[in-house]
Amino acid sequence: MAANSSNGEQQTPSKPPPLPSPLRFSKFFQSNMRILVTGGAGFIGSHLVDKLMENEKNEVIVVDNYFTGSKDNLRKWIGHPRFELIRHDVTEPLLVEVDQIYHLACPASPIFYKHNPVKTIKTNVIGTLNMLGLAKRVGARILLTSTSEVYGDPLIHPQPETYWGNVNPIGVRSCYDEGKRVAETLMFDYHRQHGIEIRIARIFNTYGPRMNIDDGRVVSNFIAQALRGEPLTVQKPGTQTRSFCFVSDMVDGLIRLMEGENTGPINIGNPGEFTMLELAETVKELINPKVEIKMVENTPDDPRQRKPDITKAKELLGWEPKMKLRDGLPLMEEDFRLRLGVSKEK
Ligand SMILES: NC(=O)c1ccc[n+]([C@@H]2O[C@H](COP(=O)([O-])OP(=O)(O)OC[C@H]3O[C@@H](n4cnc5c(N)ncnc54)[C@H](O)[C@@H]3O)[C@@H](O)[C@H]2O)c1
Ligand SMILES: O=C(O)[C@H]1O[C@H](OP(=O)(O)OP(=O)(O)OC[C@H]2O[C@@H](n3ccc(=O)[nH]c3=O)[C@H](O)[C@@H]2O)[C@H](O)[C@@H](O)[C@@H]1O
Repeated sequence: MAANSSNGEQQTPSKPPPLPSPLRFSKFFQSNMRILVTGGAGFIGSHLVDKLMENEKNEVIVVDNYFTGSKDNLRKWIGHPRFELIRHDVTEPLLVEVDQIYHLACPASPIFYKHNPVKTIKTNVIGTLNMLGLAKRVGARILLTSTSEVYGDPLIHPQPETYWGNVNPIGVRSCYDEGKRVAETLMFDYHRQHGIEIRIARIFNTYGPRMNIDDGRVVSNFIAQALRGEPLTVQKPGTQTRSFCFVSDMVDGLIRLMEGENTGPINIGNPGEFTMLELAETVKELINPKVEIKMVENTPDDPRQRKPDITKAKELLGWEPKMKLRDGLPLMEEDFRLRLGVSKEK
């Protein structure tokens, strides 16, 4: 069936989708769905795996090179008969037999994706190409976790999926932004040229338990700083905005997108918008009123504003986020306290 794109056009591929494995129709086949999650040892990936494993009909295979992820995030599933963990870099081809692919593998925090920009772009381009080749060979449906960074420093606010963005093609963030833009292009070209069933999620800033403590992203930085009694480092000017989505809402949106009939791209994020100074004030108030807020230098090309228009997600997926920032931050605080060994003062 031709899936609908988010802007309502029919994205009719020139070929019908490749056939799924004959085992799908076998009377005695045990699991209903074999699902590959690339980057499944990372923050969002491991929460997605938890949710997929709740369904006893799913078999889950994770591939990860552990650049920013960790086996620890998946420890409760290691050894489970429906779970398999493979150390693998998606820039190399992969041969597995699966029905669905959630393709998340890619460093997401700016300090990590800027660390080795050539590798980041290879991961986005060659990695996505490899996963599309796999999807084509086995007839799997594939979902790409793209990003709100495809909108760059947006000139339209909030950002609808129809906005083509304002991205610096040669800046220090381009390995990630442009990498994801090419990944989206590859997804649509495989869809049109080879009939692959694709889904594209444009994820907006997501936070929650299990983020790396030294990940470098703003929510994890502020919570770790508040718990360590260090100043909260607000990068200048502090008036730049972001919209933060709690990870359980994100996972729910990704699964709805995979299971639904729309190719996307679809924005998945929480439209509640905050300046970085407001975020710092909120973390201070909720976690440690004694800490200072310190203004520090910013990095180039930092987007000045970001807020998803989620009309499509509401209409097409029946999805909207449930967790408010003020309710999500304490859940993340609890996890960070445990990992940092900082107990709550009574
Ligand atoms: N968290 C967010 O706010 C956010 C926002 C927009 C998009 N995304 C996207 O969602 C996905 C997951 O993000 P996250 O926040 O969980 O990040 P993360 O860094 O915690 O997870 C990424 C995972 O991919 C793995 N990985 C990286 N390069 C790889 C490679 N070449 N081969 C195999 N594995 C590799 C890492 O080891 C890690 O486990 C990414 O694709 C990211 O671009 C995240
Ligand atoms: O949602 C998205 O699409 C993208 O969001 C983030 O990128 P970014 O918004 O730059 O994430 P942060 O590093 O958390 O920065 C957010 C804001 O906080 C500021 N910041 C960051 C860290 C800090 O200590 N202090 C601080 O004020 C930054 O200057 C920036 O304005 C993610 O890291 C990307 O993977 C993701 O694709």
